[in-house]
Amino acid sequence: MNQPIFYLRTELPNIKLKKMLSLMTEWQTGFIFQAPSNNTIRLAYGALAERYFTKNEDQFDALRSWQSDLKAQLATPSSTSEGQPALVGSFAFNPTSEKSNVFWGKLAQGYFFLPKYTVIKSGNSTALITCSFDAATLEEESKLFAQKLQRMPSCSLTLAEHAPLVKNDTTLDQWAAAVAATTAKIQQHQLDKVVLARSLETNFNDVIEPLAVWRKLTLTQPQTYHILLKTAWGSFISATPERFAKFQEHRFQTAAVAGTIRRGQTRTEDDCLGTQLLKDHKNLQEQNYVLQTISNTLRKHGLTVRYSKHPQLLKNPNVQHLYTPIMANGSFELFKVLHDLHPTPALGGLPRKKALRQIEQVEPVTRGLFGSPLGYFQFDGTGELAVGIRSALLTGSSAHLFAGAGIVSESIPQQEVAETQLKFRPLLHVLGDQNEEHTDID
Ligand SMILES: C=C(O[C@@H]1C=C(C(=O)O)C=C[C@H]1O)C(=O)O
Repeated sequence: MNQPIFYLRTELPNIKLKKMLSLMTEWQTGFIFQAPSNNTIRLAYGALAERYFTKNEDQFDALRSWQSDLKAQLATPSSTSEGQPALVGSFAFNPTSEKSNVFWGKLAQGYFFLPKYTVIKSGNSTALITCSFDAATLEEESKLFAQKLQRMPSCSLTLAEHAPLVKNDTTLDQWAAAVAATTAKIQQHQLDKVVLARSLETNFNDVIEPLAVWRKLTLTQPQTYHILLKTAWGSFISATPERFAKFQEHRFQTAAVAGTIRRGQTRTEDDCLGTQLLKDHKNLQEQNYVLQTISNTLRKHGLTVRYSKHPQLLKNPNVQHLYTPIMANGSFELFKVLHDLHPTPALGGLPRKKALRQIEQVEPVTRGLFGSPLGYFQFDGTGELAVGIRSALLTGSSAHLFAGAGIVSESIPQQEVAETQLKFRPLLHVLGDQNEEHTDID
């Protein structure tokens, strides 16, 4: 399989996003990536080549080697980084998990693909990148795709009117008990922090259109990432506020996001809650574990790390978090850094191995892609990954939503349950839940 890969970049006239989304409904495999406060949207249609990871595989090294093989096959001289194709997809949270992952289908261990077509919409300019094994048909394929895109009806993508969605929260009590047991272990100094997740199954009377969910998330969660990985096995969707990595030569950016409180009803109440979070010992501890672990890992890789001493607030419509952007400079081996960072204590815990063991033992859910780095890698070594939280797996007429919370010695199960309920809300709201519980946490 060492065929040359050709690609062609063309400029397209201004095309409505709605048309781009409508066209993706026709493709079984697709990917959309939009970063917070960034008007660039990357949309990928179809897989020219793909890579499913397997159990126990070193997924970062597997991607490194696959990317390097593909790069050797690229027969088009590289131009600017905007003109390049990229590998898109998601890693898995824990490739060594022994839990049943039937529910995730082939996505369970992570999946990346090289798109057949990529549309990059940035402000008023739109580019199309077409990849092909056949140099002779490349131009024609690109032309046909562009025509099809322009001729798409710009029908609005809506979610079917659902009968009230049915929520199946069968593991709630088990999860609360797991939080209590884990807190006890932390109090006995067996561990410092463990992030425990749970899932909420919701069922509809009609098939859920992932592209309509994605579109609604862009409108209701404007400051987060908006990411969709669409496959034959289901669609993983995330409106995460958390960057895992943005990288280019000699520069690596990440963030420590942990510690959560609700938003206030009024500006004054909201400020008050924010100030409370900034001073709260439990939440500061949760966040500091993340900050210290990430920065130590980056330093271990020879990078010079910079961040401000005090966390800021990262506000989304339902929650606010403690947040420290981290900037690192120097030369580094990308896939080794990613390997050593994942999972950070924002999703795993501390010490990492013990926390992962605890998660494996007590969590009533198989994480699959939840909490994993997902995003894109360009062939010039640049790219961006987010942490796949505030996310769901959409399969047919069901949605499995995921949410976790950091457990430390001062954790109280009811408060952690309330925190996960808040974290379910963005997706529940978009899916049309009329009965969102208004649970408050302080
Ligand atoms: C695990 C999640 O979120 C993570 C845990 C947080 C916390 O414990 O306060 C906050 C942000 C995320 O790093 C989630 O949203 O599911």
